[in-house]
Amino acid sequence: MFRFYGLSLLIIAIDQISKWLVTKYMEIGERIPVIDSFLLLTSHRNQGAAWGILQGQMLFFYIITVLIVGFLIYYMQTQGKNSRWSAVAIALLLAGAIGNFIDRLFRKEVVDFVDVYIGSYNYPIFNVADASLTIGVILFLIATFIEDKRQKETEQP
Ligand SMILES: CCC[C@@H]1OC(=O)[C@@H](C)C[C@H](C)CCCCC(=O)CCC[C@@H](CC)/C=C/C=C(\COC)CC[C@@H](O)[C@@H](O)C[C@H](O)CNC1=O
Repeated sequence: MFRFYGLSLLIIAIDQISKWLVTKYMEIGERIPVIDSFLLLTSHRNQGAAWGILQGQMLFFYIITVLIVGFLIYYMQTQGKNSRWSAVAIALLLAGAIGNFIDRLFRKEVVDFVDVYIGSYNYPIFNVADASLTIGVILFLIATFIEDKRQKETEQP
């Protein structure tokens, strides 16, 4: 079970190294095309949450993140034991929440750089921590759904 915390640490390391590289080697607003008109590296900062909501509400973000991390660790200790997928989902969510928390603590803003165009729609620029959170949410929903299904099957005679 502790190896899942290792997964979180690995993702946090990747997140922080990628953000460090962006802040060190790119100017804010600088764009580097990776896959033309689909994927670019754009150095961006966000003092809010997804889609830039709640700009500058750092105290709110600290409180919310501590609550989320507390809940996830509790959930890892209880649910994480009996379902590998839940443990992986929690590890991803933990990594994402902590990754952005480190930015909010030391930079007072979050470093974003993954700039994706889906057709003409420009998805909000995000980072490794956001991707980990989003994948973690999806996995968490799937794992919870499968868990419920399995429990119902065992209960029925
Ligand atoms: C991913 C959650 C956002 C992340 O939440 C966090 O840190 C958590 C741990 C703490 C928040 C204060 C609390 C959650 C607020 C809920 C929320 O926001 C609803 C989100 C839904 C979500 C489905 C799960 C959509 C996805 C969006 C985006 C990511 O797409 C991959 C766009 C990211 C860009 O706007 C980028 O500028 C954001 C910047 O990096 C700061 N990131 C955050 O605030």
